[in-house]
Amino acid sequence: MTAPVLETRNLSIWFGGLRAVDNVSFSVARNRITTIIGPNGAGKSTLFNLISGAIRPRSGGHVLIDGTDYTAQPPYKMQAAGLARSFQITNLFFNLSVAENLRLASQILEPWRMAWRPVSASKAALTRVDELLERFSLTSKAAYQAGELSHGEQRRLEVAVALACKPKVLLLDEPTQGMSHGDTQDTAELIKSLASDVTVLLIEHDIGLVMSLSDHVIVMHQGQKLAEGAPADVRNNPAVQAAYFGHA
Ligand SMILES: Nc1ncnc2c1ncn2[C@@H]1O[C@H](COP(=O)(O)OP(=O)(O)OP(=O)(O)O)[C@@H](O)[C@H]1O
Repeated sequence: MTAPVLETRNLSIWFGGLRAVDNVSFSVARNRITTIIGPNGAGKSTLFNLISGAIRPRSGGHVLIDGTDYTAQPPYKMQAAGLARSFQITNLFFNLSVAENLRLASQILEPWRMAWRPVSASKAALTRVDELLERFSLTSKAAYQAGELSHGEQRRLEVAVALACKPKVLLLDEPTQGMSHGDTQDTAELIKSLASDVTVLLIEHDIGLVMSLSDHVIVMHQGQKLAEGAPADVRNNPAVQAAYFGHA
């Protein structure tokens, strides 16, 4: 049997007396969209911080990628292992162009021995930039400064930046936050299309979107995993309804 592309085992972090993430174990299936939901403060972003290496699981547990233990490795090692992440807040170089933001992120695809060559010789990176501009419908905005884009376009660019290094697993923290209804629908379609070549682990608050987009849903509550399963099963789970939807 092949190992899941991403797995957490008893992952935990306590801040003083607060169990922000408490013994959380789950597996993420390859090329599927798995979504983490839960009320504010449930521990979702902290879980992402633990998985991506931004904080160490001082209170215990493990993170495995393709069956290999990467617990407590720094973010650059997690990226080398195939993990990429976009953030809840927009995280771009606003005074650089759209293409430059993508090129910087794609530069990692160049062999190290090419590092001394001029930028124009960065063939792998420049090819990747063109692919991403096209796929994310940003070709006409390539020369714009990232700061000039609409909020929806910035969030889309951020996902493209995270994908630049051709990761195995893409962690997206509320990619539709602050978006208009139209932009949210477009982003949902885009995320769906990504799952053909990358595994997506998502944090999302828009329940309609979660239900239509996800193959698998994990529910967090007070730092613990409350439930997981197919979207309809999770929605009909009385414990989830009581904790998250406010009724049983
Ligand atoms: N560095 C930290 N030090 C102390 N407490 C923290 C730290 N980071 C997070 N917390 C606390 O851990 C709990 C979980 O926070 P977290 O941001 O992971 O929740 P969340 O589910 O992502 O919430 P939201 O949906 O509002 O983003 C919260 O009570 C938060 O205040």
